[in-house]
Amino acid sequence: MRRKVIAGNWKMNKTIAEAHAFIEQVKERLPKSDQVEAIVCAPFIHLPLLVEKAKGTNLKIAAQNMHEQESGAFTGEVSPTMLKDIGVTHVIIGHSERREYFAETDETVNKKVHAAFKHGLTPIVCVGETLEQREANETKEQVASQVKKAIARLTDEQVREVIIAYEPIWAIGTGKTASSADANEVCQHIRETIEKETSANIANKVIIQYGGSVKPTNIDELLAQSDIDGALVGGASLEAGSFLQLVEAGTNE
Ligand SMILES: O=C(CO)COP(=O)(O)O
Repeated sequence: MRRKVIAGNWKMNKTIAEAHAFIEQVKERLPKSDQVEAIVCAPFIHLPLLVEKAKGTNLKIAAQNMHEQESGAFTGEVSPTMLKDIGVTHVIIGHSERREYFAETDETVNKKVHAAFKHGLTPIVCVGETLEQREANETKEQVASQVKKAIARLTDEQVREVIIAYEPIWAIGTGKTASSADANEVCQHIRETIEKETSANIANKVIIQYGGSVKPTNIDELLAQSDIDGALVGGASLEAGSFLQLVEAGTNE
């Protein structure tokens, strides 16, 4: 059985004091279970503090983005080498907000995914359709195309380690969640797409998360679906209590 992976994406939120208060509350109360993996994806400036405080706990610390090069003249960017150096384990790649506001493309996403593996970081690759695409019945086509391009030229062993986060753009921060059945149908399609690119054996091991207005009140139903192995959570991950409830939900399945 696949483990559950609950990742909180803080986006551009929290001061150092707030990050500190969060980690102090969370680290003592994390469920001790191999069934669930908990990850906090924080702004770059918080990463050293969080990595330090999370030592000896099950909590993993992730970045929300990175550059694909190891170093160089890329003002304002952070490299995979730097993330690895401070003890970060995961990195979100191609979040829809990065695609929309920072012009990330399927090609840059693929380069970053390769760079993540080169440096021993696990990529959490975000895919998802816009409202227009959903209404035009293009969801599966869009998501499959993003997945194929993201994993292009990876080895099967690398594909097995990728975490895919299916986040319908219209459900992010809107309070609208895809129904659990609809979300599962798309996650199943993602798994079938991966199977065609690799094998059933690999596809069955890939963790596929759902993201978009996930809360303690809807997490159980989402995690009960056959192909949803976790969640990438924005708003409801900011508060220690609700983040812990979400992680706890991952131990129930
Ligand atoms: O974008 C998201 C996580 O990456 C989802 O955000 P919300 O949970 O706030 O809808």
